[in-house]
Amino acid sequence: MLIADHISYETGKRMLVKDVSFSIRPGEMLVILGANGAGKSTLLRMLSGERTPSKGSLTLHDKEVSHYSSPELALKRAVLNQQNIVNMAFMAQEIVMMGRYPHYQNNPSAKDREICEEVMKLTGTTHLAERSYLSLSGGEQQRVQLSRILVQIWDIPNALLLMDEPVSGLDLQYQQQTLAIAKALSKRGFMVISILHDINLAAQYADRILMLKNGRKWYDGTASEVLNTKNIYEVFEIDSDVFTNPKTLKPFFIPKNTTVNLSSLS
Ligand SMILES: Nc1ncnc2c1ncn2[C@@H]1O[C@H](COP(=O)(O)OP(=O)(O)OP(=O)(O)O)[C@@H](O)[C@H]1O
Repeated sequence: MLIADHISYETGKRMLVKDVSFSIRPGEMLVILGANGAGKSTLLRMLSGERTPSKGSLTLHDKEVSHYSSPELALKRAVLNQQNIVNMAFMAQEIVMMGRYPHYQNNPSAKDREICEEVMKLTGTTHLAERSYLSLSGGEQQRVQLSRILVQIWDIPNALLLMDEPVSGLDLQYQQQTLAIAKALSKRGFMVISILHDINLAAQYADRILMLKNGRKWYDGTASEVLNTKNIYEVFEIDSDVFTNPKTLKPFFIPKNTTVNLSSLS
């Protein structure tokens, strides 16, 4: 279980995340929503152990995240960041195998290879295995990076999977596929936390949604509990209609047109 108890993050004199509390159990998929600059990535960086909360307590399996060593954390949680910079011409399958580094000493075992193959099949990257990573399209690179973090924790029970905008550059098929994989892993016992910008995808896949505003937790609940016209306006400052999808009984969001008045050029 991951428990955030009144955590804040301060840098320079700015509070980027303020007094956020929530917990997640194995088997759950939590989506974080919020406007640009709301503090989502900063929160995720604390959850991953990359940043230490300035205040509050953050425990993973009953131990403060900041008390884990890096090798220990690598066997408990994996993180998909928004940007993954690779400058060298590794093959896609080499990038994926990097995710297994915490599991072996000198050479990957047959099990390490099997896991990489299985995950690459699932993420639709098998045909890219021997291509140079640098020659791949943005979406293909993203799926290779997703594979790398999945192989890292594939065989770890109750692992924590953290993803920062995992579908931002993906086509419609792979947006669904990526979140379906995350959902299936949560059902297998993972704790999944993902930042998304698409409210309808959040409604479709999240067991719970945490809405952030100005670094604070604004709403926390199921899609039906938190996704309504009023809350969406409060958090995103956008007018919308929210219906119930008659097939899934989940909320379905349609933004209203925004008009912009441009000043005259004369
Ligand atoms: N190291 C830093 N020093 C100062 N300000 C920072 C630092 N890192 C982030 N910020 C600021 O903190 C706020 C929250 O940033 P964060 O990246 O967490 O937002 P976000 O909700 O993930 O936004 P986005 O949707 O645009 O990715 C932003 O205003 C950002 O400019």
